[in-house]
Amino acid sequence: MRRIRVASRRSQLAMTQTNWVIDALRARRPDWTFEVVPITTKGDEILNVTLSKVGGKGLFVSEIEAVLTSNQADLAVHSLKDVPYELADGLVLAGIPQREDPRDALVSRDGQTLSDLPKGAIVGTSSLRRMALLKNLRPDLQVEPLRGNIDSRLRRAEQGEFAAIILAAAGLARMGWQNRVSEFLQPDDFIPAIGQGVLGVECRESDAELVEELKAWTDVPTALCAQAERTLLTTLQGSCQVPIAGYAQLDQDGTITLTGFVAAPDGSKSLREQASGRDAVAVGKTVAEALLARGADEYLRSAQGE
Ligand SMILES: NCc1[nH]cc(CCC(=O)O)c1CC(=O)O
Repeated sequence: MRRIRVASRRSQLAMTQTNWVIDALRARRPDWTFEVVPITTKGDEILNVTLSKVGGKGLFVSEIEAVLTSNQADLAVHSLKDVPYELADGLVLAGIPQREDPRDALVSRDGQTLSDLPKGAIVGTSSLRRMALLKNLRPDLQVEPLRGNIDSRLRRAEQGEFAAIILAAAGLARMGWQNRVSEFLQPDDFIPAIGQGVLGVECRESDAELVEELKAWTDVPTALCAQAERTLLTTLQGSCQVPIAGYAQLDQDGTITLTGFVAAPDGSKSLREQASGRDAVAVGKTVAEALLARGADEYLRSAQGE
């Protein structure tokens, strides 16, 4: 018998993901009880401000981490793509369940695909990665900033000011809103964010019982792909500030194939590299070093994130 306190942001997606994890853990451990501890983060209060100006994407995560570190909660569920490569001291991402759809999804006003959108159409996104990829595929489109939780982004899309918006398919799938998708963008062209569609369940390293349960629950193929993608991020350093994409897949015989993408902050120039191998960390490093050898470090400076 144990009571697990689960810290969660209050957004609909965060609560849905938290409750999904609780249900999965409860099925494994009927002897445990779970309690959600809702947290209002500064990041949620200032969603309309440019996040990079006040500390970037790590903002939501670091406030939740403080709740774990100070023992006000035992566990937290994050979208892995929002988790910076360095965790707070004493915490671990012990649980990684099976990946949800990693693709980006186009939600367009009139149901068009990306290639059907009229010349000069307005697309809403504040992700530098999505902007850079759009610039590659459809340089004529006009990009306008669009921030906020997925529910508020969808609401703004309905008001008609954008011809289309781009969201992670995973978030829509978890909310049961896939019917809003006009096109699932192919991950070979429109490379997903590092960790997109993956959940990371964090707890204190010292909580051996919980660490062990989360590790046993982890989906090994997902964890390997996440490790390759996050090694790319770590090796590129400081790089949540520029357009970066990374997507790993594991095939039947255990080979991991990782595609990495880095662009200039304005999306005007971009680089793409791919490598395969059986060692997730080695594959991540190989792709990062290939990008750096081609001059990626020139891009790894300016501001903003996913
Ligand atoms: N950047 C915010 C964010 N963080 C995680 C998701 C969706 C779920 C996921 O990728 O796991 C989203 C929304 C989006 O990008 O559309």
